[in-house]
Amino acid sequence: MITVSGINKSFKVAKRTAGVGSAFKSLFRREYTEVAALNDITFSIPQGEIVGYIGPNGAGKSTTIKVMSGILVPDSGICTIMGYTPWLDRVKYVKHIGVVFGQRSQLWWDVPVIDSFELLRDIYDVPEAEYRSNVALLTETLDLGALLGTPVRQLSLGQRMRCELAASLLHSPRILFLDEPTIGLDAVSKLAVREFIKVINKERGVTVILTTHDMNDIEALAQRILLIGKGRLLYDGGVEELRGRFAPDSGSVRSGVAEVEQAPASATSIEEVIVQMYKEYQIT
Ligand SMILES: Nc1ncnc2c1ncn2[C@@H]1O[C@H](COP(=O)(O)OP(=O)(O)OP(=O)(O)O)[C@@H](O)[C@H]1O
Repeated sequence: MITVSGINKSFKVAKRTAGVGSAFKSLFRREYTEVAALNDITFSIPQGEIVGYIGPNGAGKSTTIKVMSGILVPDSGICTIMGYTPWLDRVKYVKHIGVVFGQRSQLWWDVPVIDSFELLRDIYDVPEAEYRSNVALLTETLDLGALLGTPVRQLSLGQRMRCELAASLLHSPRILFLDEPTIGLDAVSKLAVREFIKVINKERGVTVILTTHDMNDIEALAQRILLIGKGRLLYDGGVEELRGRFAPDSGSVRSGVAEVEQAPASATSIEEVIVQMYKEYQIT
């Protein structure tokens, strides 16, 4: 369903040094450096899987999601999702995907949530019956009843995130990209969002690609983990396998994906395992 092969993406960033003199100089002669955000990223994801995409700050997670959702064009490589190349077939492709960026809103700030939903219905050309049944289901499962008439700017972060999730699913997408969907949420909202992701995956077969720094999200949801560090994909495998391989008290370092020796994982938290993994790959 999703094939990503040899994707590379660099950003050109203006070099800046501190001081008024150098700011003045840069007015006349700008120097640039290249940041390699993605380096030969390759993986595939079958339909119906929930994949946790993890890595430290600046690793390349959001850049990958942006490429996969058609927002960014890579420098090279192939990405085929449901038969589409996201950045080339954007208009047709976006009807099949939902995207939530935890730090950005797809809702209109000053209007009631339901008005944003109706705008999205028109943008995605969702048939009326499908729209109504989706709004009813999403309102019930995400407990949006009291929020629909409220302007987005008056919502708390957790309330807004629940509305963002609903907004991303109004057109019944087959794939959901979630970039830090639980950022800043309280414990109750986190549980609600996690539960909801599980339900739409199970009942509607929606494929979910989830980036997060909250390892409890990963433990609760992901069947598989992709680890990215400094733009490179370093690990692709199951959560339990990861625990076995990177448990901090396991003694030896097992860096190769091919090695399968299992260490006693005992009660090591997933957080500790991830920290150990970052250390061993030297990506923090
Ligand atoms: N528009 C941009 N212009 C220049 N550099 C960028 C741009 N977007 C991302 N980068 C750089 O690309 C690299 C990867 O960034 P990205 O946002 O994908 O990381 P991330 O893994 O999502 O990080 P975080 O966990 O902090 O959100 C970083 O070095 C970042 O500074």
